[in-house]
Amino acid sequence: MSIQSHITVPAGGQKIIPGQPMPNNPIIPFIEGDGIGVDITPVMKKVVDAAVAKAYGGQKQIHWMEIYAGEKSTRVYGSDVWLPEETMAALKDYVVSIKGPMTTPVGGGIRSLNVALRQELDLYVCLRPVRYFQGVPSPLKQPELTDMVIFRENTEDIYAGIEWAAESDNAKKVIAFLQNEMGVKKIRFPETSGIGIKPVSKEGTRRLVRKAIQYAIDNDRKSVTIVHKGNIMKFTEGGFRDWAYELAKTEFGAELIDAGPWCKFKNPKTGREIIVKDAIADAFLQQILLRPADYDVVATLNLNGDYVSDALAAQVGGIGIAPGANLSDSVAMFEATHGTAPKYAGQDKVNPGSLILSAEMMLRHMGWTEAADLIIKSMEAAIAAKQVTYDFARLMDGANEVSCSAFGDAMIARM
Ligand SMILES: NC(=O)C1=CN([C@@H]2O[C@H](COP(=O)(O)OP(=O)(O)OC[C@H]3O[C@@H](n4cnc5c(N)ncnc54)[C@H](OP(=O)(O)O)[C@@H]3O)[C@@H](O)[C@H]2O)C=CC1
Ligand SMILES: O=C(O)CCC(=O)C(=O)O
Ligand SMILES: [Mg+2]
Repeated sequence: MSIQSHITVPAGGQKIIPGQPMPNNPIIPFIEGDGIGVDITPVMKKVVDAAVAKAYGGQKQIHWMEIYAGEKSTRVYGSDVWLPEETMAALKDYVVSIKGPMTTPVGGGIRSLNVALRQELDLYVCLRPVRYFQGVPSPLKQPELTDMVIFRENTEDIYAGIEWAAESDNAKKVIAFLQNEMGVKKIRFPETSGIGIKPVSKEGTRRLVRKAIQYAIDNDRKSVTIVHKGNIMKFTEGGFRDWAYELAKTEFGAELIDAGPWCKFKNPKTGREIIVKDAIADAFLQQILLRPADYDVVATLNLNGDYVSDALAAQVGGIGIAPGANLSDSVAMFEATHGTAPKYAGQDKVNPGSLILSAEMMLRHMGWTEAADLIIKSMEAAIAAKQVTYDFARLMDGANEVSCSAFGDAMIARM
């Protein structure tokens, strides 16, 4: 029995076709998201529509198409349908999309739908730019020195979800295999250990690092830092570091600085030097606080990238203002760095800034730079006028705390 379709293709909209000019009326699928998705997604759409209308005088317009995943999908399609096939098909087919956050239970329960989307669509780059907006409260004395772009590998590492619960038959089987066939003697408590596997490949590393270095070239950035824990995980995180350096040399002509392993090459577009260096993840997390100006483009593995994203977001005001994109070679799905913040769901309270800035990245990706510029300008102006949501207001002198939707309106009023 085929499942009934719940997607309505908006009349008057056109599909974006890779390699063809961007239509003036593109259809953009969106997933509302769980928790605060219900608050931030409508505000994001309203702000984007206003920016596009203002920038192009009605000549261009996004045709939003709702597709479903997560809790809303279980209400629309049935109790166990978290990620419908037609949602996956639409994300592939329509090429550019945006999503709200989705809940993942801790411990048991369903595996992350966010991770499933990234893996199934092979969205191997998680791109998270971190920059400071003047006036945003920050724990740093000079938050403007933090200006980094994270390239987080998005399909491998422990996020592959290869793991077995402690005391399960499968965990016992894997432990027995490791002990009996592989000579492993160092599982401290074999009877009660959960087991996880961390795949990291040369191929996966190279395609991610290639994008990071190319980004540094295209955007005239001064360095690319490979962040890893390769001193401890030699063949996964250490492999990532070695393959990254190798790629910098073989594909971009980088040459060793002194005895290495740092290396450098001339940006073919500007003639300026780009340094490729590495940092061990724990040290990196203290360096970004103490010496943020030393870091620029960052290429790292999935779990490190997850930690680094939220830590860096905090330096420039928090995850209320931290955008992102998940990219393959053909599909782009934009989403905020933060999650569903369940305690605030439905209160019209949280900062919609992260999702709005994710949409700003989407507009730039579409070539609609004038609308993207309007979003940046109006967000800067709303923050400068101290019209901010609770997360900024609680740390800002003289702020006027506004709701999630009122922040969107404050932006629109300043376009
Ligand atoms: N891509 C995705 O869909 C993601 C999904 N998740 C999922 O979200 C769920 C909740 O995760 P949790 O660890 O609580 O992390 P969240 O990112 O959802 O929230 C943590 C805290 O961050 C602050 N915050 C988050 N979003 C905003 C916002 N828009 N405006 C202002 N402040 C914000 C709040 O801080 P305060 O309490 O100080 O006000 C909040 O309590 C989990 O199931 C997790 O798996 C998590 C990350 C990404
Ligand atoms: O999938 C999830 O629930 C969490 C994902 C996450 O934290 C992230 O991508 O930053
Ligand atoms: Mg995260």
